[in-house]
Amino acid sequence: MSSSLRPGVITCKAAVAYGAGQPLVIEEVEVSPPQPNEIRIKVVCTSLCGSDVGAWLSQSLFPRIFGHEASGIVESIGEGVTEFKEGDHVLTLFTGECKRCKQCTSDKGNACQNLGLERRGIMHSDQKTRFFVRGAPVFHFCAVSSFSEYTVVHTGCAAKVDLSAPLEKICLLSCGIASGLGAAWNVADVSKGSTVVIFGLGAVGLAAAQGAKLRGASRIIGVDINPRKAEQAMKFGVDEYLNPKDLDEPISQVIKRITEGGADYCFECTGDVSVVTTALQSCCDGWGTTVTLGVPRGKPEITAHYGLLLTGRTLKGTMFGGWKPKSDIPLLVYRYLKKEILVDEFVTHDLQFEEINKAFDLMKGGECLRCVIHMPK
Ligand SMILES: NC(=O)c1ccc[n+]([C@@H]2O[C@H](COP(=O)([O-])OP(=O)(O)OC[C@H]3O[C@@H](n4cnc5c(N)ncnc54)[C@H](O)[C@@H]3O)[C@@H](O)[C@H]2O)c1
Ligand SMILES: [Zn+2]
Ligand SMILES: [Zn+2]
Repeated sequence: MSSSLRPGVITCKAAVAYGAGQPLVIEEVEVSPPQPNEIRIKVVCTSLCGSDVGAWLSQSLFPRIFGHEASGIVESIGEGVTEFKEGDHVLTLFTGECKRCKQCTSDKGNACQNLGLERRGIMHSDQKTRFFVRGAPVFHFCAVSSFSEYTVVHTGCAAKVDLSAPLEKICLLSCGIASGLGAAWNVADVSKGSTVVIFGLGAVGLAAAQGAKLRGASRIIGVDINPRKAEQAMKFGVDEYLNPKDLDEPISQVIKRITEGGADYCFECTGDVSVVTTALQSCCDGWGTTVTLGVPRGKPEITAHYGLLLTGRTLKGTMFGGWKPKSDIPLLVYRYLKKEILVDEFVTHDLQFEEINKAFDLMKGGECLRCVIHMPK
């Protein structure tokens, strides 16, 4: 890091994406000081989520700094900030919590109307960016952009966490694992003795499996087209593995047969929209519930026979597993510290920041669950 001529600006390294699917370029970037109600964070660790890979492959907003699953230390605070101070440990939040809007004040949802998912690559407060390369603005990702040594976030998009929690592990609670656990607990509300099917055995799907297991599900079937995902799935509560490619009949028919009419709960954690319909078909009549989490990379439309709903099934979608991000995530960190939930086990690779493109290759190739990227000290 070095200081620049403009007051408060930091010059540091960031991994900049210049085009869909193109390797990131590690560049010197200027990071503006935090504006009112913002904080600047020194990123310590950032893991690579399926959503970073999906957006990098399919979106068109460039140049851009991706990364949204991260832990860090507050470096400086903007005007009016009282709840954070320099040195606080934080997790970034890709969807924030203002604590004032209709969503934040209801216990029914978490889609904050002021600090919700930011798709335009800018900050919520002034629709500008805080990153510049050679004087030109660089877009943010989900108002987090953690593939940078320093980043600026709104105070509503960061959660203060216990200083004793290992930042190189809990970064995973900033998106993927929390989303999967919350899908099972808050959204599906999985009941004891139920049968569950997880489509997609990445970190999100396996966190949903872990959540279902902790709720006492008696049978958890994991489905993935990548056979390498089968073995580690058992650690997180998956009892049986099915690969649709190995079957002579549609996977939903197989599931209906082996579960005597369909599962109680299905979780779609693939990002392949056609799997939403398959999951709905794999649920039982009457009360079968499908929760979809995947972020589509192609046309975001599903088709399903409405008879699937008339027979009593429910289809739900969720962002961040229904958690109130700022309020609930510190409690999840606490549950991890008490060893109530697995987090370390999801980390299959640790890489240095300079190796960030390798992390993308590993995720793209289906070779890892979570790759933790360690920023320079
Ligand atoms: N809703 C949310 O809040 C939220 C949060 C985090 C991630 N996500 C999304 O959830 C999805 C999973 O994220 P992840 O980080 O675990 O990604 P991942 O890439 O590690 O895992 C996805 C898994 O799905 C499998 N898969 C792909 N197509 C399939 C198909 N047709 N049938 C069966 N399996 C298939 C892949 O082999 C892979 O194992 C992504 O779409 C991601 O963008 C959503
Ligand atoms: Zn709000
Ligand atoms: Zn994510």
